[in-house]
Amino acid sequence: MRESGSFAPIGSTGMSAQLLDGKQISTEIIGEVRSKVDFRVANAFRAPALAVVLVGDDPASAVYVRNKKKACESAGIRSLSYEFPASLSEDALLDLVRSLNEDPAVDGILVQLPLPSHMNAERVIETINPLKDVDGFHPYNFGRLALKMPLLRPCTPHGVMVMLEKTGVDLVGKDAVVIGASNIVGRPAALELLLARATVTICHSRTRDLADKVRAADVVVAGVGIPNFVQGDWIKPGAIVIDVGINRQADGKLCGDVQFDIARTRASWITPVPGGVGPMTIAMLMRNTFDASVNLNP
Ligand SMILES: Nc1nc(=O)c2c([nH]1)NC[C@@H]1CN(c3ccc(C(=O)N[C@@H](CCC(=O)O)C(=O)O)cc3)C=[N+]21
Repeated sequence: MRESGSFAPIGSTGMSAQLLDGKQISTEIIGEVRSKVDFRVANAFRAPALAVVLVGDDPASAVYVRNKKKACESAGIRSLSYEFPASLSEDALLDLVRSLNEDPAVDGILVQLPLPSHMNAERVIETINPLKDVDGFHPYNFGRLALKMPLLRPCTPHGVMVMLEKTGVDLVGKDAVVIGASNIVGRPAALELLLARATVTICHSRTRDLADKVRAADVVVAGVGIPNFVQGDWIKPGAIVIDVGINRQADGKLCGDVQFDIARTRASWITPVPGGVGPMTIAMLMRNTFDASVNLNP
């Protein structure tokens, strides 16, 4: 019998969601990429090479760049880094991108976002050779995903889909709600879910009755960048919750967009932050870099 004072919180199902361990899944995937790289290298191909371009000193970008370099080492991918002060001109950046496009020793090009405000990010992305666009941000790759013929898929939404696969739950006909309509998370995540034949609702800052839409969802993907934006008691019992937010709190700790402690008492599966979608993004980047190297050097 329960002792007094230990009752489950109101609204709790008495259950606790299973955790989707992005760190572990990403380690497995990076190991798979490593085996494929080793096989190609054993067959006289050079190792895949990823060029990472960082302009300015966004602290979040610096963490990402560091984690990417570590992942490249584990995957057997050569990583080339280009770092510039925020004062770099857009023309100089475009010239670098064009020279990386031409360089036969480079398979993947990643220009870290956000770029300084004096630059036009769309123009920079459109200058990247779509076959080297390992972020999947070029309109060519985005369009291919929209047309059900994906080539290089945006890493974060692709990582979300791999995590959803790990649940073993069939997404066909499920009601999925994506919160956030950004070019790098919400929109491509919605296209991925549609490709998996879910029924998709995309919510954004002008959406009315967001809580009701979330309450109806079998799958919730949150990418808004605001801590606790998705209240735990909105989650339908048994739903799958994927938290794409990575927010740094005043105490330096990371948290997602979802009120995790309550959501986990209702969800069937949930991703933690950190250790959820973030590491998956990096694993998918390694996969894209390998795939780009195969496409370019068949
Ligand atoms: N062109 C471009 N492509 C990107 O994919 C891109 C970008 N620009 N700019 C910045 C954002 C951010 N981003 C992250 C990816 C992984 C983690 C990650 O691995 N996070 C770990 C730990 C982070 C930590 O310890 O601080 C985690 O969530 O567990 C974080 C952030 C990719 N981005």
